[in-house]
Amino acid sequence: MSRTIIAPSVLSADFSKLGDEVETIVRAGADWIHLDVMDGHFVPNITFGPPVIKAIRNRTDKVFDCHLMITPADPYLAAFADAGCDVITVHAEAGPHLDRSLQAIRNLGKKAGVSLNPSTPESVIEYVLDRLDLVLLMTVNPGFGGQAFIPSVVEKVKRVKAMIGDRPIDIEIDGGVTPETAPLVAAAGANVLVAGSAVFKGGSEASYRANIEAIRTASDGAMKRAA
Ligand SMILES: O=C(CO)[C@@H](O)[C@H](O)COP(=O)(O)O
Repeated sequence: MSRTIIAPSVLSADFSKLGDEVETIVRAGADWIHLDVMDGHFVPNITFGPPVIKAIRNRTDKVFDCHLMITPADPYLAAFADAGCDVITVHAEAGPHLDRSLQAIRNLGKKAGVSLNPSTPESVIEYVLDRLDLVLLMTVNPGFGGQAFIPSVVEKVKRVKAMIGDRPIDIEIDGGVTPETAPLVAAAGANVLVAGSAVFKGGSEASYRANIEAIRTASDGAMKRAA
């Protein structure tokens, strides 16, 4: 059984020392680094873009998992690839040509992801499954850290898992992930968990390590029981 991939969202990190926070979270056990890019248009919040990602790229070799909450996304895909993102995820709701966006990401040599808001049906990915490396299911409405997990998405995880079949596509969950909610989505089929506030609480390497371990233990246990 492969263990859960834990991807801390730096949205909850201390931005005044972002590079140091990335190094600390890696030492504490992070598998991937999740980068939430928000434009104040697709979502009601603004974060950072390619220059900031490029500035922290040399702090770790871990996968940079870039979640674009921007519209339009296509004009900026090359900039995020150049900045060092390994996985680039666009929202299905953010543009009219999902197939084109996914092709563009793969043509840049990057892994292609699609994200679905909690209210978006999984049927939107039916005809792009062969262009996908990752499906990111939002368990909060995107825009902010620290929101409550939306439980109805657990059934969507199961349906997406069934749609994917034996394709090598990761199922990632984002929003309200804690040691209490992680087992629900892991048992349903998710293998990548994004967590911001539940990982960065405590503000020290020791607390980050304990926080990551608590989520991993809970999700790995659930994955094993479901296998
Ligand atoms: O994309 C987003 C929010 O839009 C997330 O990545 C959040 O940053 C997750 O934060 P927590 O819910 O884990 O605090």
